[in-house]
Amino acid sequence: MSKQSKRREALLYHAKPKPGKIQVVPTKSYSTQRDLSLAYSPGVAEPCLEIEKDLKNAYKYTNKGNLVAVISNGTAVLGLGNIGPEASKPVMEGKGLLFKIFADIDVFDIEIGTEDIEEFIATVKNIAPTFGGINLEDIKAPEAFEIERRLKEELNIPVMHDDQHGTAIISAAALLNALELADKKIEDAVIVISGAGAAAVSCTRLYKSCGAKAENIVMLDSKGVIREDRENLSDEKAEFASHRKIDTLEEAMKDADVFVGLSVKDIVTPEMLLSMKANPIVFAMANPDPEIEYDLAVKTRKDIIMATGRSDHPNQVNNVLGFPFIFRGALDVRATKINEAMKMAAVKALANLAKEPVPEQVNIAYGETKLTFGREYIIPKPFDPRLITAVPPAVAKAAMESGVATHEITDWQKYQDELYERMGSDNKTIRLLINRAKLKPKRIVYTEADHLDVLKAAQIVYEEGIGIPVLLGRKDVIKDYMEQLEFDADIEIIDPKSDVKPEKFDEYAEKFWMKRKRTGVTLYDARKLMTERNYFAGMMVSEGDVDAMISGFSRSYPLVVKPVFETIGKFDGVNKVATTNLMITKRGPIFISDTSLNIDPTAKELAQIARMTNYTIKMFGMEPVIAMISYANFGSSKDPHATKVREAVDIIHKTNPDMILDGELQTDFALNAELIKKKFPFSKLAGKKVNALIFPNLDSANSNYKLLKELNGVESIGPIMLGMRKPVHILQMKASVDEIVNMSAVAVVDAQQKEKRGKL
Ligand SMILES: NC(=O)C1=CN([C@@H]2O[C@H](COP(=O)(O)OP(=O)(O)OC[C@H]3O[C@@H](n4cnc5c(N)ncnc54)[C@H](OP(=O)(O)O)[C@@H]3O)[C@@H](O)[C@H]2O)C=CC1
Ligand SMILES: CC(=O)C(=O)O
Ligand SMILES: [Mg+2]
Repeated sequence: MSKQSKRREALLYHAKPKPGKIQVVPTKSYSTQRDLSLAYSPGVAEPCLEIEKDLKNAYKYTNKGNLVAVISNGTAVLGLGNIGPEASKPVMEGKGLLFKIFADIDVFDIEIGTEDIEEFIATVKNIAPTFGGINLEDIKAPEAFEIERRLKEELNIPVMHDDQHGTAIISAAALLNALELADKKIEDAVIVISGAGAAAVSCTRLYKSCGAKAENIVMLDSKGVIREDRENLSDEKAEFASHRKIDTLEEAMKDADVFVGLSVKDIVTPEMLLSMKANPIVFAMANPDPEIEYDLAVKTRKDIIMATGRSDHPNQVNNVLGFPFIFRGALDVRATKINEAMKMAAVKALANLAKEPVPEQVNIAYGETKLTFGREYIIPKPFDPRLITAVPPAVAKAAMESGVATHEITDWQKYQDELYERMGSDNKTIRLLINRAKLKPKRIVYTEADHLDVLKAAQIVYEEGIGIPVLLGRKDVIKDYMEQLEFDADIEIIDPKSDVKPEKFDEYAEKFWMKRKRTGVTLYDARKLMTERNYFAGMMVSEGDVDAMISGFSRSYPLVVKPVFETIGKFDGVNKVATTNLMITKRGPIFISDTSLNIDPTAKELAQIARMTNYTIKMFGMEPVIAMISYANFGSSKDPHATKVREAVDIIHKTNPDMILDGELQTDFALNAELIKKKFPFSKLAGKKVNALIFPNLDSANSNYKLLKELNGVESIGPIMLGMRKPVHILQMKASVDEIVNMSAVAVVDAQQKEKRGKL
């Protein structure tokens, strides 16, 4: 994309559909007169009086505990300089967006129209009662130092100048990891710092706390090297003045191990890079344009470990990785400060996380095949979902241990769960499922293991201990991919098509023939079918040589369903199998049935679908609460469509009186526990939170689950097969790696349940 079109795209993004990037959203109901009398006068007086009695109650009755002010006066906006408060607002709104999406913290961005230190401090102090924390942003040095120092001293909520400490924490974590990869010690490293402003001074202080030696550091500002013999140095610059008799960046870079840029764009040349020691570490962090372009730097030195502040290259060393998570931890223990111990805890948490295996969703988010700790991955990526449970607890613990917390966390597991919860309930349901699978992993045959994404999923399943994969497909392709993915494990690989027949080939063919010989199948046909992967895998499951089967990645549903019906078959007493989809909605998990198979089920078949869904919900460790959906409510229509659903409900009420199921109901009633209670107090669902919707036919079930997926971006697990004799699960074509992993966990849990199951 050209510079011009990038510019246009950025402007359009900010202008449309609404100007700006954040808005205020009410968190309480406001639709009735009663709601309003609670939200505002007279009800609102009650919390006011409670807070007057004890100021701590502000955390109980208002959003103070989760509200951060992002405050700037626009004097050092990114690397754009002093562009004024109004012009800084897009950056401050951007910080607000990042606080929200990464740590669920609400933000008011506040741009203050003064460059006077005292006026600025007075303004922040006067508005501080509103907030749980203050994030100072893009205020130029040296004013930034005095402003932060005073506000920290005079306020009892955490105050952090992000450009100083956020940047210091992230870059220190990245530096420690880069030094480890370059096999260098921080004590010996010769470090050049370009810039002597807010970010540079604070970063350098933290590097010293991590072990860097003052005599090995050279700092430069706009006038050149800050030498001891230079006159009129500010206190901060004097702190880093060098004894070396050099003046220019060019001289400083010679034989340096590390370059850290927190200054302006394009001041580093290829020649300077070439003059550095072997395995140079270069963090060109000026925004939006670095001190040297990423591509030019990596072209110049093959042995470089290169990072920028930008998201469009590997190794983004940017304070976005810090401020959301540092404030999350500080707010959750109501810390009065963000101190050195908390900062160091964040450095270690970030540095360590980069060395852990990377979740697939991070690879997908960044279009990578396999991120692993190394020169192009020295620091976690901002979209890594583990950050929320890695950094805030470390920061909160450090706050408690160093005595600045005013609220104690005692149950750390519960705190971790709450952090997950903040990021949406989707993680929770899937996590529960995966944890269940891990309790007793089962053998899963992947029929299309010669597809990269299937193999990637099998690798995750294996490495996470969710299941034990058996891989079906072309052996050479699978082995090639395994090497690419560094999937180094002793895994069974079977190719039913190969000339050398797999061990059980003849036995499976014989057994299949015995099953199907009265349906026109000959032994010759059976042998031919066994070369087809879905027949072979089906027989593996049927004969108990594996516990479950995952297929359908590259073939249409009917092409997979036929072989599995013929080999595995249905569970005793089941006339027709069906499918359900688990939708991970904001309201919580909801099962929708039958999404894929029965076009127009009879009342009896509908009852069976409900029973099978009931069984599956229990398999997920949830209590089923099922609504039978129609366009009518409890007999309001005598039309045969509504009558069919009513008949299905009658059947269940007779055969399975313990099931919490009722209908027929319209979807909006079904999803509103209070409404059912009010209008239909006799119903089994009155006051209950429905977690399954059985639709009257395939049209409605299928359209509804797809509508949820497409319009609301709701994640879906499924279609999950209901009523098969043994666990077999068919993916949607081209399912994502995460979807395959989730379906594998379903298959394992299904196998665990089928082991001990009596009847549906
Ligand atoms: N990647 C990240 O996460 C972050 C990146 N940054 C980037 O760091 C830069 C500085 O930000 P910040 O510290 O807040 O701003 P400040 O205004 O506080 O500091 C800017 C510093 O850069 C120095 N400088 C200007 N021109 C040159 C030059 N040609 N050579 C060497 N130094 C020079 C200035 O020197 P003098 O003192 O003489 O004026 C000053 O010390 C910005 O580009 C910003 O985007 C900042 C925070 C986070
Ligand atoms: C990232 C950031 O805060 C800056 O460049 O100023
Ligand atoms: Mg900034």
